[in-house]
Amino acid sequence: MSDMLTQLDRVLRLRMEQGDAESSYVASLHHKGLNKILEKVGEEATELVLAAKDAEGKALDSDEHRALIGETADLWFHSLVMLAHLGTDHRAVLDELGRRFGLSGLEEKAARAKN
Ligand SMILES: N=c1c2ncn([C@@H]3O[C@H](COP(=O)(O)OP(=O)(O)OP(=O)(O)O)[C@@H](O)[C@H]3O)c2ncn1[C@@H]1O[C@H](COP(=O)(O)O)[C@@H](O)[C@H]1O
Repeated sequence: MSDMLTQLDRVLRLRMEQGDAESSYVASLHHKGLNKILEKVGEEATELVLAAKDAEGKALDSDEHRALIGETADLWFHSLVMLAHLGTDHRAVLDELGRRFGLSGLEEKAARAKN
């Protein structure tokens, strides 16, 4: 999975640094700025929530599940554009998930409550 993310990040960085807003969607987002990127992230998150509600109880090969995967990809993609715009990438997120791996969410929450 992270190989695909690494390849995609490389393209996203190239588009951000050298892309033409007329011919590249990613370059056009960076050109419009952070607010536009965040608008897209919010829009895609909402679309994902609606798709997940529609997919509940449906077969994995249903149109609703295909839409769910498509919306998840849209959200991940726009989140990667956002991270690139802010000077970071998926590796920082994977590092954070790695740090959390094996640590119960409930235990982590309890530890936070003590501090
Ligand atoms: N993975 C993606 C990807 N996923 C979704 N999208 C685009 O995201 C856009 C937004 O989706 P919407 O459903 O909101 O479409 P829309 O209503 O037309 O969007 P807006 O007018 O609201 O901006 C669509 O134009 C999709 O084509 C993507 N565009 C690009 N990539 C990757 O980024 C690379 C670089 O893309 P370019 O910069 O366009 O060359 C590509 O080779 C791909 O690997």
